[in-house]
Amino acid sequence: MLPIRMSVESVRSAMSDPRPLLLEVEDLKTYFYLDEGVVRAVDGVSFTIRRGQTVGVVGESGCGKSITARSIMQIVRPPGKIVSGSIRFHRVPPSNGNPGEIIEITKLDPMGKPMRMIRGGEISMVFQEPMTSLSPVHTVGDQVIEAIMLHQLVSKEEARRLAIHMFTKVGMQQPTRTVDRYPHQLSGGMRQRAMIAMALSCNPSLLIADEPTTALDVTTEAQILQLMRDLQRELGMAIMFITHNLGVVAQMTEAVIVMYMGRIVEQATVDNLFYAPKHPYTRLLLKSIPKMGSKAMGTATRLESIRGTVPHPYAIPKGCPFHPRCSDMIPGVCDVVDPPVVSVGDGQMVRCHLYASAQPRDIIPLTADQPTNVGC
Ligand SMILES: Nc1ncnc2c1ncn2[C@@H]1O[C@H](COP(=O)(O)OP(=O)(O)OP(=O)(O)O)[C@@H](O)[C@H]1O
Repeated sequence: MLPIRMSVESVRSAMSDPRPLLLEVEDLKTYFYLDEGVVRAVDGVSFTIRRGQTVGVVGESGCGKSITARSIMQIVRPPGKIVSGSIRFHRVPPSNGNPGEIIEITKLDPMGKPMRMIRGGEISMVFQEPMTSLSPVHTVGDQVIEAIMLHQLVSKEEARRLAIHMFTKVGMQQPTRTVDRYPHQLSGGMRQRAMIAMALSCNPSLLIADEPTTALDVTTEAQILQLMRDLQRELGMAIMFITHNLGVVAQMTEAVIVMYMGRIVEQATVDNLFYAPKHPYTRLLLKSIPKMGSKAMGTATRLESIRGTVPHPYAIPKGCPFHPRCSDMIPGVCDVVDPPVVSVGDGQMVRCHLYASAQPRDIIPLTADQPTNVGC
């Protein structure tokens, strides 16, 4: 396992948040190499997650949320691959007093044993559609039992007992019977509970939830969100919560990452995101959700949509990729120069020329055509 230095950002945020670091993603780039061209699905993404923290990742479809998550799990399929950057996982120290290790995930063989032990053990993932990760030919119980036996030294009987215990925890009706059902015999909400049971069966320190409630009706969604909050409180894991639903972000997260075209355009606490959003894209995202008591809740006012569409991934606009859709666009700057990432205080980071007089963030090495400070 590789010992790794702490980044400047990690040191800085360690001073303000006492919780130990769990995951440090730095300048991560994951590209897809297609005949038509290169899709920069994740293009220089940096962020951290602390033990027990819930971090939301938001942005329009195709902005790179899932590929960021898949990169952390090392499950990006060809023609996609991690091109550069690092993903450092700070293994939670064992209770025997030994120090925890720091593991550079990008250096591990995706199919090798160390990565397989992390994946599904210390870091697990819940997907939008459980059928994509649950096998249709095995009972849900057998699948949870298999996951438990892969990561823990227990007998099959003990694993079955643990599986039933997890099914009870996730609110499965008749858990001793449900373990012997096949996925197609369960409702969507029950399948999602089974997947959460499987993901949490090995007590992960990080749960990545990729749109876990998008396919569910609102009542079931509310139940699953409540369940995840309860389980997090009880088990203390961190959650990386991917969603396009800002209402879910407000309910579930402490910190938020806003992505646009493979990059993070803003990072903030959930309060700052809602009450002091900085990036024009974040502000437009917020305007596209209804507010309690506003006319938009009724029929009188239409919610604002973000003008234009996300550019084609093979034709990323020069300068700031958001400039063709931005009403604050500064001609000659935003359409020419890639904006730097700047700190606007209180841990809030924004990648926008409007804030270029603020402190450039020192974690991201900017390339020659990305000056650290551009006057507006
Ligand atoms: N297998 C693939 N082959 C080629 N391009 C891909 C592949 N998977 C993802 N991409 C591209 O990578 C980019 C990021 O995709 P990603 O799935 O991470 O977006 P997302 O933000 O999670 O979107 P959604 O909210 O729709 O799930 C998109 O441009 C997408 O088209």
